[in-house]
Amino acid sequence: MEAPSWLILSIALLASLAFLSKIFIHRRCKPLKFPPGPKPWPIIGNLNLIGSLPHQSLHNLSQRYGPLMHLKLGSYPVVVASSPGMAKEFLKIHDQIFASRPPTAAGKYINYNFSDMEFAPYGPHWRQARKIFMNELFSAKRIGSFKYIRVEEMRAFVSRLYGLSGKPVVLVEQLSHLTLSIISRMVLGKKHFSVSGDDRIVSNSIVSLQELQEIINEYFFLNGVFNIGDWIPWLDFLDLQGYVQRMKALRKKLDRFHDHVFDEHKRKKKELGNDFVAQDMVDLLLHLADEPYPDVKLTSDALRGLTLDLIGGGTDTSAITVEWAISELIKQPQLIRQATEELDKVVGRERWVEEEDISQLRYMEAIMKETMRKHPVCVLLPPHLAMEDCNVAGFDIHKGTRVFINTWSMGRDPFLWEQPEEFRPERFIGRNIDVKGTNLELLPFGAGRRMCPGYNLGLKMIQLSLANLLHGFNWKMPENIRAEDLSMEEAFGMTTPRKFPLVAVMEPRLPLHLYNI
Ligand code: HEM
Repeated sequence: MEAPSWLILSIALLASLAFLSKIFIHRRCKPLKFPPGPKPWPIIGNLNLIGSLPHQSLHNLSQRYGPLMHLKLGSYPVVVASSPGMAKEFLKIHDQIFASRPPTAAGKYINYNFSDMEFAPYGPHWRQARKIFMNELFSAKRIGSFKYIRVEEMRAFVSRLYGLSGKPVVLVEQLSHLTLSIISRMVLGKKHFSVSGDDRIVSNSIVSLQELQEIINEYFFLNGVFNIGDWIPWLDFLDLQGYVQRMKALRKKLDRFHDHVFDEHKRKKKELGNDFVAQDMVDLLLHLADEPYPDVKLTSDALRGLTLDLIGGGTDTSAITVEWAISELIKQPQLIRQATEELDKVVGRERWVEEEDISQLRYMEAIMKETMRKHPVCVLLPPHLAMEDCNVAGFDIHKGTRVFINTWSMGRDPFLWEQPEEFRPERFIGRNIDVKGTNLELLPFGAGRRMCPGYNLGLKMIQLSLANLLHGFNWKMPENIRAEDLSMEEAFGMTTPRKFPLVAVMEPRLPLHLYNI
């Protein structure tokens, strides 16, 4: 016999009520517990609390709400970790759950639709990219095989600086020229840019050094911006700040550069046929793209995205760190004296510092760590994304929450560092704190699954250039500026450079024949 429809309807109604009350009772019995944080406004959430230097705004808020803080930025929940203990929760204990990245306009437009590694969501493409970086591009053997490039470019660098001695020099421009030259040769096989006034102009170059530097600066800026459309998606189409338009314009320039580089590499590969041997990282990527059974096919976008990771990751980061180091040292000449005493003892005055000397330069290492503590390149680690609901330190974190780790804040925590505002390399002497993600209080390269894959190369470039700058030159401020007046203001972006580039004057301190190459 068929049940009357009123009976079916009543049963369905009762079942729904039972289901809803179960949720209600469950929620009431076990209410969700979010980390403390400011009350959000409708639509904008807490965006009104984020100033032009977001890491500093978040640091100030964390002083009030604690080392794990919950905010709403636009439409999305955000948590901010500002202590080593909380960083450990996200980067070590629950590493896998937080190993993804949120989608952003920068990932879409200038990082080849998330086909690079840095912006790629956690998944098969990212895993394959990571494997390629760790096993192929950054193996100790591969990095070692490019040592001759670092040596040649370092010599050219000190020689260029010697030519500028006695004059005020914008240091970061020279440092970027050095790092870009090293990375371009390792990744692209040659520099692919021309330098005005340089008689060793690279044949067949497509951009000038200045244009390439401008492209990289714009790339870093746009990757780091707080784009409103990323946080309030229904406003995305308005592009209120004009950033998406700038990203599209930059993408055209990047495409032109990549077309040139890849066409040249493919032509060479075809010409050489079976005799082809990979000479640079783009060669290696092209070779891997031809593998018959890859885990995930390396598309043309992936090749471009990964190449961009290599060029972007390797240039600005090291140049900015060394510029901060010299800015701090020039304010305290006694620290420079201590560093040069060590250099004279270990290296002597008859040659330049080599990579093999680095392990003996303890004070130099301490200067680098102290710079990374006070001026981490990534003041906020690039955002991580929760892929599942998770309980962190007793608090509920929902799937889809964005996670920021505030390394700048940790570097200024008086419970971790005595007088943190002071630049004191000595604090690292005799303390076993490394920068490779073991000690969570110092995280210049991040930690866990998404940790920087290029840290080894980054460390070599920073230590070698810093050591040679101090070994080869005496440093002072230009005549009309006092070191104590040197501004230490920051500019925000994907990396955090000085707001006002350092201008300094150098004089050679080694025998003059060493500067001529
Ligand atoms: C001073 C030098 C460098 C610093 C301070 C630095 C810092 C960082 C940081 C903080 C991260 C993010 C970690 C996280 O999300 O938890 C990162 C990721 C990354 N870095 Fe570096 N880096 C440096 C050099 C390099 C170099 C030389 C390369 C390559 C040539 C590179 C390529 C990358 C890439 C591809 C990622 C993304 C990794 C991923 O999302 O899986 N970096 N880096």
